[in-house]
Amino acid sequence: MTSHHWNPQGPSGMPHHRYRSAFDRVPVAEIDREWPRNRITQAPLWVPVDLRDGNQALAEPMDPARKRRFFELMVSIGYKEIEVGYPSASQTDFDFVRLLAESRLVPEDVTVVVFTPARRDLIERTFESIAGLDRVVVHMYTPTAPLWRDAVLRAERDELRELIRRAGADVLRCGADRPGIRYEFSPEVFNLTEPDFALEVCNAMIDLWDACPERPVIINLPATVEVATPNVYADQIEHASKNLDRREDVILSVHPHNDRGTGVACAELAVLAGAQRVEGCLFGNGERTGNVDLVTLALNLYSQGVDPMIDFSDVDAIHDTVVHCNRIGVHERHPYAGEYVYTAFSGTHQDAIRKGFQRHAVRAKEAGVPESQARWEVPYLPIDPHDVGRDYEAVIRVNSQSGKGGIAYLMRTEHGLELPRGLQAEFARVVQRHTDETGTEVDADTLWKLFSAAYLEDPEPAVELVGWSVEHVPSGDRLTATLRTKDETTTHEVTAEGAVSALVLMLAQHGREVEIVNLIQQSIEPGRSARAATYLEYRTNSGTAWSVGIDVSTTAASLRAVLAAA
Ligand SMILES: CC(=O)SCCNC(=O)CCNC(=O)[C@H](O)C(C)(C)COP(=O)(O)OP(=O)(O)OC[C@H]1O[C@@H](n2cnc3c(N)ncnc32)[C@H](O)[C@@H]1OP(=O)(O)O
Ligand SMILES: CC(C)C(=O)C(=O)O
Repeated sequence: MTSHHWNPQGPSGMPHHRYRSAFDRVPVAEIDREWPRNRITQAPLWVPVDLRDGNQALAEPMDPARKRRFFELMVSIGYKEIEVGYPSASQTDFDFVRLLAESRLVPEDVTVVVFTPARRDLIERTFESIAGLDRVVVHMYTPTAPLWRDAVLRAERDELRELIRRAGADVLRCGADRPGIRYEFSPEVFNLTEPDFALEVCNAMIDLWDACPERPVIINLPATVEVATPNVYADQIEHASKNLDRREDVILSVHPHNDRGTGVACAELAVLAGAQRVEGCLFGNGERTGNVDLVTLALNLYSQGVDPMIDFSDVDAIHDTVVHCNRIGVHERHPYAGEYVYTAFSGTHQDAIRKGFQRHAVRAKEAGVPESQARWEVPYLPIDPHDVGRDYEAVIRVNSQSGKGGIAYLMRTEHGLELPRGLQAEFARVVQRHTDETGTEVDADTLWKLFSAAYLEDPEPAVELVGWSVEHVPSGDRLTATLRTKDETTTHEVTAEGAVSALVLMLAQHGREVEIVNLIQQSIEPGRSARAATYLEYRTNSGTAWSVGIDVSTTAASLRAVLAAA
């Protein structure tokens, strides 16, 4: 790319010449691609591989208790095909498959998958582990990409073809008298394998394992290491989908990793390109940067109005179990499940969300449906946090980037106060001063302390209302009040149109003028200890200001607000 005056970037000095584009590493077959025009209208078959690919990537692989807990979680939220281990790898993996075989942990509609390399002793051990299990997919893999052939297996194409055929035949022999067994083959690093060779070995397995409607063969095409933009993977998958033999009897599966951070995009485009089955891990655990994240994939579909067929209505519980089992955290910004993903700190986002909630409530009412069933259209929130068990309280939080809208939202949801617009703006300045000084987030308690210091408690009030009573008389309300100042305590009686006006008059007689510009009374929702709030805007030398009174009755709250202004 030539440099332009608007782009002053210079060479980094890093040795980028050491790397080659994916297009120089693998021939990508030319196709008349259809995937860009397709849409995803239903969930693919999801296959979590946490207990195998995820597990093999952990510093401390899961012990039997953690494996079991993870398995039970996956069953409970609706997965129907689950890769449960690499039984020939370790006694723990083997024993876990035995546990499944000997217990009632596998429901009738769930199929387990076991993983094996193409080596006779390990294949036989794998079959030993599944004795007694009714529904099993035996998943065999071999590396097929040129670098792996050369560096790992030290085998030419012909030798490898023969190795795969022999191992495939071993699998068939071991599974021969087991009607509930199906087969899966993965050409490892499919995305760096020459397309003709990948097709050749896959078609050989389709033929050898005799794919048919009763026993379809799973062909799983992994992007073992992600090396190209997702459109390249989509082309590779569409090419395979159009050229695999007995396509009707083949379940085309994908297994993206996330080395370039685009595992989710690869899986989605692969489904557009014809993939019917997706292997991945919950929250994207797995080798290096992880397997594709099944939670994000499913909830991406959900946000488009497509049923993911997996129940994520309590995403936090799922998160906690997965973190417990993997002993790896989930990032705070993780799509749909991270701590902060339903949180807005910035002022304009908070304002929009708050207005969005109000609009949502109105729309639901107009449509005559509960809010939880109404169409979701709230700015900045792709899905309703409630749908995944998150709450609205975490939606808006306050720091120095926040504005009046978010603060007002918290004052309403946390403290029951509906601050008038002018007071919102004034209080926002108080909060802003605090957040600028401390640099920290303001929680609901601190917000309340700031509010009461600014508007409610005056430790040294100029004038205090010690006691009062109101009596309705023909000419209005008669207020009898005892006022205490620094110098004296006196009792007075004034009749006016209402108790507030009477107090204003009484204060004026004591040289304390309060010019009320606006007075707003609010009854606080039941369940809060004080039941009424009065917001009072009054004139000052430099404009107007606000005071607030909160008490058990509207009159008491209003008198307090007047006193605070005085
Ligand atoms: C992309 C993936 O995720 S693949 C899955 C990776 N997962 C794991 O490796 C976890 C479990 N693995 C293990 O426990 C062990 O590696 C075992 C039990 C499978 C094998 O252990 P070992 O016999 O000690 O072999 P080791 O791991 O050192 O090396 C692998 C050997 O298998 C060969 N190999 C690698 N993949 C395959 C395969 N799919 N099919 C056949 N042979 C293979 C390698 O070429 C190497 O052979 P060599 O010893 O002749 O050079
Ligand atoms: C499906 C298998 C071979 C795998 O884990 C991978 O290629 O990443």
